[in-house]
Amino acid sequence: MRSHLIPINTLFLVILCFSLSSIRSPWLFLSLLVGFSFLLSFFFSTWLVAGGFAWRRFCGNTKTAPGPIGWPILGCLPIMGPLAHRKLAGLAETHDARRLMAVSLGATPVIVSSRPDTAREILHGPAFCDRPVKAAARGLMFERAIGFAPAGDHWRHLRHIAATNMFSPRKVAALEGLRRRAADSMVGRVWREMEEREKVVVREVLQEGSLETMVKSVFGESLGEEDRVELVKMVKEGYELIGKFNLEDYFPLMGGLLDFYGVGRRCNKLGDRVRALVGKIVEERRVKGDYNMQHDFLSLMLTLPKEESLRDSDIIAVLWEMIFRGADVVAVLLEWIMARLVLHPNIQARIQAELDSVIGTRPVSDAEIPKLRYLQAVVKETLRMHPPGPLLSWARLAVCDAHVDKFFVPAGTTAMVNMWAITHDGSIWKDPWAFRPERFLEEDVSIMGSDLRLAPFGSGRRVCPGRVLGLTTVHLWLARLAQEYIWSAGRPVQLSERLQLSMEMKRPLVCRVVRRSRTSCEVGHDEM
Ligand code: HEM
Repeated sequence: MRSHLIPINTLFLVILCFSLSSIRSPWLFLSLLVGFSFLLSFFFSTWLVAGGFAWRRFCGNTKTAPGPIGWPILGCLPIMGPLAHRKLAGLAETHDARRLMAVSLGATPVIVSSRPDTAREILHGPAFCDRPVKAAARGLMFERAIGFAPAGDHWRHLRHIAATNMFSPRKVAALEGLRRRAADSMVGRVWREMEEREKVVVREVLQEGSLETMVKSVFGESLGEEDRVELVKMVKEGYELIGKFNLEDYFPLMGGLLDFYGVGRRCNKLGDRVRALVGKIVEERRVKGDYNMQHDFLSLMLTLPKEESLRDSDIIAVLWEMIFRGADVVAVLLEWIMARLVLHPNIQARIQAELDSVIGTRPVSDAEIPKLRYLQAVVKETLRMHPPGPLLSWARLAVCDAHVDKFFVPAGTTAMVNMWAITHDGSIWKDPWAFRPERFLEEDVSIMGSDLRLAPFGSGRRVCPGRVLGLTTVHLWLARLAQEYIWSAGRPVQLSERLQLSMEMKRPLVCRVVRRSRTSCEVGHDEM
């Protein structure tokens, strides 16, 4: 890469000579020439290195990954936009750097893996167990919750509590009634929308169903209406803020000076409101003390054995994170699945035929999902084509110097896995651009993190702890929505993407439905 310096420097020197030729004094001319060429060499040698500006200190003595030079100072930031996963995949292709690519995002050195084996090195590597914390995440208290806590004792303790108390198969099963009532409620709302507006904006139905269910899973069904409404409002505001671009995240040494849109400030304010409201709910529940026999996360937290118990501020952070993280991603994934059902009526009909033959007219239950092989294949194929976290949602951070694929990775580097690039790689998947759920009937690929060809929930020690809950919910709700209605497009379906907190459909899905046949379940419309 440094070989580029010579021709480019020469070119600039020639241009300089022309512009300086108007100067009459030869000594002044010479000293200006030397000065300028020194400055230019310095400028270019800090920029024209593989990976760009942020990699300038590491090139030369060590072997670093190939990658684009990008812009001076800003690196590849200006070209990222809302389709960063696609941009990064394109750059990796151009620079023959799919195994590992070095990129600069502002002053932050970044590596990106677009191959399963280097992805495994990152996701399972002890050096990459932390996460880079963005200003918004800090303001919203996520640093004390599971997602962004540094990989020390506190984080391990939280993961243990989550695994044994919130996401164990027994606890997930205990919340089935809640999920089923939410499904009834969504089925009812879909019909009402059809009657009143002659169309269904699927995202509105799914987001509300998912958010309400998560709030009730976390705080129980006895939560007051006023608190519930306020919480939902705050979650929505948080989604808006966390998806905003904040220059400060890429120039950490500049502190809050670069927060032009006030994202950090607004997150801090929202964080204060969350602390006040959730703190009040925790305190009220403690005073009431009616948490025995309840399965909501708050009751579980308050009944932890003394040696495992958490401070109130940590309980608040964890509960808030669960609602925030759990609700969005389930709704996003289901919207993509429904879009696929509308675009491929034959696939929709096959799911419905399977439901009819395996379940009949009863509303489906969690226990019956393993029998629905085709429905599960459709969910997997959607996760492959439209992974909600195409860059695995939250990146990893190198806590010490490390090597990936024999390339040097300095401490402080942000490490990303481009799962979208892996799941669209023609050397890994046959016909990667075709939506073909049958591929998962032909080969059973695990999506839980052991097979890095398709790991939409991540892998390694920081793998998604909510993956069983998330998948159980998606399977159940998809089955109910497909049991009840035949779905068709209310306006042309566009599969364009937008990467916010998750990768969602850029243009919300609008459908029309007709009832398939009355099932034996009477839908309880107002139960939620
Ligand atoms: C379809 C559903 C879901 C998808 C696709 C998904 C995806 C992901 C991904 C890609 C990661 C990063 C993993 C890594 O770095 O290796 C993650 C982490 C996480 N997810 Fe999920 N997730 C889903 C559902 C949920 C649910 C329902 C919850 C909670 C209620 C949840 C809570 C979390 C948390 C707390 C982390 C951070 C784990 C850590 O850093 O230790 N997720 N998720």
